Amino acid sequence: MDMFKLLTRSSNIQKSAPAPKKSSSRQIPSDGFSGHPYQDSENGDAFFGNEKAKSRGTKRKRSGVEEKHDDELLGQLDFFRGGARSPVSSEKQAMDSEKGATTRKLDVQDAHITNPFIPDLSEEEGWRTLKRHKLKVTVLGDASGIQSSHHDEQKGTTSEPVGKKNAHPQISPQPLTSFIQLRSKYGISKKLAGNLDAQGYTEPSEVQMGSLPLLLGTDEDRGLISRRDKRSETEPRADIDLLTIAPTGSGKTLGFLIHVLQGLLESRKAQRETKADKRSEHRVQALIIAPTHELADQIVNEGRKLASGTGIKISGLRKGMRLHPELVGLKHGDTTQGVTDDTSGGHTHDFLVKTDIVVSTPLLFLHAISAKQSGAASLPDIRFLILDEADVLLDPLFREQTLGIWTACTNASLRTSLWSATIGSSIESLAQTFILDRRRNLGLTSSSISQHYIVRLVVGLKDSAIPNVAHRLVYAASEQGKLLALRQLLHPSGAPAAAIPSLQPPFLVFTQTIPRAIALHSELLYDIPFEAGGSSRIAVLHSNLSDSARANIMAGFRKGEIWILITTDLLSRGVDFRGLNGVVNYDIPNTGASYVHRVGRTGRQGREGGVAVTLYTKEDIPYVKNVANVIAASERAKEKHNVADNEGEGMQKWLLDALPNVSKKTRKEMKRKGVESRRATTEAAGGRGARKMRISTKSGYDRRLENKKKGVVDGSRKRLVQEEEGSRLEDEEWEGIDD
Ligand SMILES: Nc1ncnc2c1ncn2[C@@H]1O[C@H](COP(=O)(O)OP(=O)(O)OP(=O)(O)O)[C@@H](O)[C@H]1O
Repeated sequence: MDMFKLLTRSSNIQKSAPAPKKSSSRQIPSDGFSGHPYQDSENGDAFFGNEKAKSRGTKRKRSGVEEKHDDELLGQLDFFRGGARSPVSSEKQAMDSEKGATTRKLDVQDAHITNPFIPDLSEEEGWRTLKRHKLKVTVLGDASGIQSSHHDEQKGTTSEPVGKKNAHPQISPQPLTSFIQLRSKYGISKKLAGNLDAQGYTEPSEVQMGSLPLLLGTDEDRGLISRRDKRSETEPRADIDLLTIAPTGSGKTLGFLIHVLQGLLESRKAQRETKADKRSEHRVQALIIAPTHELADQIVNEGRKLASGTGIKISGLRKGMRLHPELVGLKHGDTTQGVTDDTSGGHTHDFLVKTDIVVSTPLLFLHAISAKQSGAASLPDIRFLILDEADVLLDPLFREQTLGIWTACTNASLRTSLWSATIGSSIESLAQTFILDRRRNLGLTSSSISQHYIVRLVVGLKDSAIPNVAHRLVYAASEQGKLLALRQLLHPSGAPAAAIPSLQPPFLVFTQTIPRAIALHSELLYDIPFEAGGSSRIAVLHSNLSDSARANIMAGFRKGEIWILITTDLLSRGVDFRGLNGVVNYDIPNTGASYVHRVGRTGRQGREGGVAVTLYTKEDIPYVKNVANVIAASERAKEKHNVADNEGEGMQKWLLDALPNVSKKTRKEMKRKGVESRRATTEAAGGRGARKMRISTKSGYDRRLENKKKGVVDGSRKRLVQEEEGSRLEDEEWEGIDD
């Protein structure tokens, strides 16, 4: 596997690209780059410490040599670019990907010649493999018809409990142990298999090991029927709606993309075989909903790489775009013909061109299909609905929109799958109820078409933070304390503070609100030395920025041009920055789940070395136990995994015991609004509390300049007063000490 490919989400590395030299390992700081990117760790000088004059000179007269010096530095600090390649245009990347896919496709075929068949695991081995990888598959809701084999964990044997009905039986799908099986056992398209290989994916991750057999396999492979009850080929497979709960960075995206792409390729093949109307090609048949544009863009990008050369098109919706009713088979109310409303509000809209898969946020999608017609919209062509970060999509903020879209998907054989690192029990039962109600409303009974099951796959410890990240909960007392602590992270060679761990850029900084993110950005704007790129190295990203500004900042951060990105929970979900060294929760997250997702931006795919620093103040104490509990659970998992803890890292027991429990009511309020006083600073500015929580909106540099000026003015004023006082005393006659 080409590790460099795995470290660059959006760059395609050609096979022919020169292998990275050993000495270039510093290109990715967490790959052993022990120094600070702009500070000499030993003497605390700027990275260019001894070169200061030289680099200043560079600015004045940009000689070739000095320019090279700059470029070398940039090369070293290009965290996300990876390998020896420089960033290229997206078209070129797409072309390279096509080429790469074609060359590597042969390798995949070769692999099948030399290793055409990987035998299935026996039922016992299957159970053991699932257990070893901490995969638990359960049938929720109505599990009638499941001839569940029951695994006796103590004895390690499988028996079939006669006459004993388990409400939620655990099943044992045949684990996917190699991607080769995708082709040899599940018959995925050659092109898709080739693209997977070209992207450097060889071994399935745990979530893929469990989910792909459930999504692609026969009922036997899925463990829904015993191997002994082999069904005839013509019998339809059971329909499965899948809930997958797997850690952050575990590869869920690939899991659902492979399933959708293969599903569409199969139906296209069937259409061609039956010589169905060609016009039905490139109708939207799959819908992937994600909570943010950033995540949607990332899914489109990954999807395009996997779909390259297959003829399947995947597109992201943009603001103001419409989906032509014909493209989605859209109908409104009783209207049998989809009617275009391309001038709503006096605006003309861009229509999305032919595509098979649409990726969108819920609101954009609803806008894209909205029309003047009254009556509920229906999208009978959609056969795959993916809810990525499903718990957010079903949270009150997006719930109505998401359920609206889901209701509109009226196809009888719609496959829905929900994916997240955290799906709480209330969201799980909401989804379960909705799935059953929807089927009832559409008149679908399990026997009317085929058997239907709701299956839940849990990977690892449910709703917990990944164990390969070092968690630090740091008490900073006040807002000023937090600012100091953050500056310690930016300038680790300054006055030492034992509690502050070392964290090298690139990292993300999360705040509670947009105004706080903006204010913190202004405060830190000049904290990175000019010689190391200055203010261009630090940026702020939030939902009030335009789409293009957001995309540019994301691209800058991925390329390593931006080192510190201040943001809100907008970036806490799903986005994959492979070289990220850590996360700073400048403001504590509103919920335990939010903590899991924020810190999950680092340590992805089991990468070691990620650090999560959470700063808290006196005002946060009533709420911080939420976070402390998640950290404690992750530490316990670490102990189980025998992962060594560094000194000072983690959650001390005394602190966990000392922190007040958070009541259900407070937890609810906190989830809705965050720390109230922190909101007050922005919404109803004023008051002592508000001042205490304020982040100065002036940059530290400007304030220091101002303070300096003020100091000079005050100083000269003082001197003047002293001089006047002195001359007055000189003028006055000595009168001796009063009795
Ligand atoms: N089988 C695999 N082998 C190696 N790397 C993989 C594999 N599958 C996925 N990855 C890589 O793992 C990283 C994380 O994947 P992905 O973004 O899908 O995680 P996720 O589970 O969706 O995380 P989150 O919950 O944060 O959204 C990506 O960079 C992806 O390319």
